[in-house]
Amino acid sequence: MEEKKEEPTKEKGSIGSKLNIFNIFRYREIKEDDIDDIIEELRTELLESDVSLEVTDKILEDLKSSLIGKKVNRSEDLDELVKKSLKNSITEILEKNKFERNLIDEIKKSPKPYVIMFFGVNGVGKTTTIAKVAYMLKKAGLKVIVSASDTFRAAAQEQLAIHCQKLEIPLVKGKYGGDPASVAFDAIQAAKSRGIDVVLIDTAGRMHVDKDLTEELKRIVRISKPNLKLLVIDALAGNDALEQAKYFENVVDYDGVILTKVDADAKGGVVLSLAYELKKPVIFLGTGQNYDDLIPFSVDWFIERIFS
Ligand SMILES: Nc1nc2c(ncn2[C@@H]2O[C@H](COP(=O)(O)OP(=O)(O)OP(=O)(O)O)[C@@H](O)[C@H]2O)c(=O)[nH]1
Repeated sequence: MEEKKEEPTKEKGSIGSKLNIFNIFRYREIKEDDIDDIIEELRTELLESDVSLEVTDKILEDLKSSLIGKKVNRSEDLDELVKKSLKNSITEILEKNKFERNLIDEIKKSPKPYVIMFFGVNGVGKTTTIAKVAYMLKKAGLKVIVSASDTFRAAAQEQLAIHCQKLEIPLVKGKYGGDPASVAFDAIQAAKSRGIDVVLIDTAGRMHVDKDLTEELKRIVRISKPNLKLLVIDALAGNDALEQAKYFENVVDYDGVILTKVDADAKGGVVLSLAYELKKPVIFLGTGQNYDDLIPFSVDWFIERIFS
């Protein structure tokens, strides 16, 4: 027969009951009212940092439900506690949707050529970003060729040509108004015959409504079979950047995002919306107009920026 263990009694005046009373004074349970004001303040801060309304609401609701009913030390500052929890939940969201691949290693291990395709709407900094990526890859000892597959805008090819000349990188151009997929195909063929490691494909700045350009983008993907598809978006575009990201998600299933112009006065909250809503990681950040103004995205960078 099992021996019955005697429960310690908490008689009045016993050490157990004194500890209980002590704990009642030491801890308190968080009530909705206690954190309502802090949550509202954070809502304003997140929205001002360009995190979308939907994502802001979702994150704060999750935060509230994880905190309400929790017993915390009375000496703890609730304001700090809520902010700390928010930082933790943002870190978790970003860590879960991180770009885990090491690009340089991946390129070196892949059969040649490794193809990277860039797209995004006009003026986000696509051409400049391609030049920055080309510079980064060249510095890592890789041979690069660029495909000027924006045959839609003549100036785009000229702009790329200037960058490529400065960086001493070959460029394959097409005829104005010509087939951009065949330019990409030619660049890949040239890379194969010349032992080039990476092909960077520029594409025309597609506007959301432009159906022809959208079909064209799909065709470039079919023909060039990129190893990596990158969407370029502009931190200054605010919530419009998220709309662009959603639109392109339906056209091309891209691997990640390069967020440009973070050196300008924008907090870049779209990073969080992209991770939470689309599960898309930001891979690089554009931090200026020079070739070396491209840095890998880090969760710490984002936390520091949002909470500074
Ligand atoms: N401050 C800053 N400016 C940038 C950055 N990236 C690009 N730019 C500038 O943004 C402007 C537009 O850049 P482009 O590279 O021409 O943009 P694009 O998307 O190729 O434009 P289209 O060819 O019209 O589609 C240029 O003046 C760039 O110098 C960045 O990270 N920071």
